[in-house]
Amino acid sequence: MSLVEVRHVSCLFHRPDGSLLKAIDDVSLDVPRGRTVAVIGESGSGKSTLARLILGIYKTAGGSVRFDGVDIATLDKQAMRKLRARIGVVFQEPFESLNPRMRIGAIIEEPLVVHQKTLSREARRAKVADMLREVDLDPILADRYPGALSGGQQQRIGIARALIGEPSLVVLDEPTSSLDLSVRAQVLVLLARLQKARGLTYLMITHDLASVEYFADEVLVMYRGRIVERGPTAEVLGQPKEAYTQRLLSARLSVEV
Ligand SMILES: Nc1ncnc2c1ncn2[C@@H]1O[C@H](COP(=O)(O)OP(=O)(O)OP(=O)(O)O)[C@@H](O)[C@H]1O
Repeated sequence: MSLVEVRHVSCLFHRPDGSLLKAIDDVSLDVPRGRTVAVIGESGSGKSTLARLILGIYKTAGGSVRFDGVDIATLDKQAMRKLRARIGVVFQEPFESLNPRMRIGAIIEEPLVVHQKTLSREARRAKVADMLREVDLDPILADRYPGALSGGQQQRIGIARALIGEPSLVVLDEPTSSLDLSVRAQVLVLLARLQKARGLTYLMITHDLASVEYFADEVLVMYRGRIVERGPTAEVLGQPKEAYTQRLLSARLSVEV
């Protein structure tokens, strides 16, 4: 059984004119334990909506999302909160997702304050220091504010906060798009190392095909709310079958040349 099993899921939004937009249309996918599944597709294809359905933020208009065998639609508020503790999220814009008025230690500690209420303050502090070391940052940074850090360091803080509660699944929402190329590579290497060390399962949403190539096991290509192609990374990126995937990949080539 995969950690995440999405079956025939759809999601509808009301357009301002009153008509309905099918942002996700009959999507099924598996995210196997310990693996990385990437979702690619142009802007507006439904990647973030799909992630929000898996996180239980949006309700499905049909179909089911199972996490570790449990249909998340059957969970009450408390059970849902417990489940959310098992999912970490790394956001695209590290700075925007880090409260500039909070010290770094408090930012990383927050999920423990919410989900592990029995932990003492000292135990939380020790965990934060360990976590900072694990993302290659000096524990002394716990007393500083995020504004003083570089983009790459801020993203490491975002990763530390996502992992401190020891989640099973980590949703990586464009984790490297706002970073310079050299920093991007370092963050990808870090994410790969953490995955191996902690046995993490990654669902990665991205425009950055280099990061997909680097560590996704499987790629799903979304177009207008549907998955139009899927398969092992080397196959989808190397010999794309669908015209849409071919266009998506050739758009990247023309930008890189
Ligand atoms: N809360 C919402 N209310 C109404 N429409 C929405 C909402 N969220 C997303 N949409 C619409 O659903 C479609 C899919 O959007 P989504 O953000 O999932 O795409 P995406 O592939 O993640 O795009 P991007 O790469 O730009 O983040 C779009 O047409 C978008 O305008």
